[in-house]
Amino acid sequence: MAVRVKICGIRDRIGLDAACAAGADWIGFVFFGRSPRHVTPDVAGELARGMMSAGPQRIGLFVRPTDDEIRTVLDHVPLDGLQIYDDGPRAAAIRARFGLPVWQAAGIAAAADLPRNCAVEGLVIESRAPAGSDRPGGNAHAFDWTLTKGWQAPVPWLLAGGLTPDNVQRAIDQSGARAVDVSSGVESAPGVKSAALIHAFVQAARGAP
Ligand SMILES: O=C(O)c1ccccc1N[C@@H]1O[C@H](COP(=O)(O)O)[C@@H](O)[C@H]1O
Repeated sequence: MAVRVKICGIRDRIGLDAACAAGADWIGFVFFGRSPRHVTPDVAGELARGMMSAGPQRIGLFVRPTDDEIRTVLDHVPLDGLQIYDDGPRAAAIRARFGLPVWQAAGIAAAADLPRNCAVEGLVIESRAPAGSDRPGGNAHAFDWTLTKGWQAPVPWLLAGGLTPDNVQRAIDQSGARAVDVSSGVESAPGVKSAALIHAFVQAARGAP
């Protein structure tokens, strides 16, 4: 089966239309105020409601959110899943509370960091944030992709962190990932998605020349 692709940090029609046209499997909206990709529930809601039902699934990204924050977003934005930066028990509680599939993000620096069990639907395996960053992801920072090669993943997972059109095929080969997630690597400036880079990334991930 083709490698599946998530384009994260969608904030406008240019990025959304490019991700849909390229055949992305998921798009992500970032509801974290310290991200250059932060989007308001109103804007995300308008974008999400304009999407075709056959298009990518819509994932909402939250960093240590309260239930009220998630509820406010869900009141405005039709989402198909939640990407959560928090610990395992909290991610499982969010899944139970809102009844949506949850992907828990895990920052990896060594093989010992790879989760052995999981109470949610998926994992986003990405590099641990570099020192000095004020956000746990979206840092254009890669980790050693060979760490995941022999890992027995407890649930389906996505590879993320520092992926670009130029390195994504090598990252897939080295990691064994069957799904990838990108934000910075398809932007012309922080928070500004490039239609050409989105197209190139999806093509490269799927093995097209
Ligand atoms: O994109 C962000 O700004 C962001 C902010 C806070 C947490 C996660 C964020 N993005 C996620 O980080 C990874 C990798 O991003 P990048 O390609 O290295 O920029 C990916 O899962 C994004 O969804």
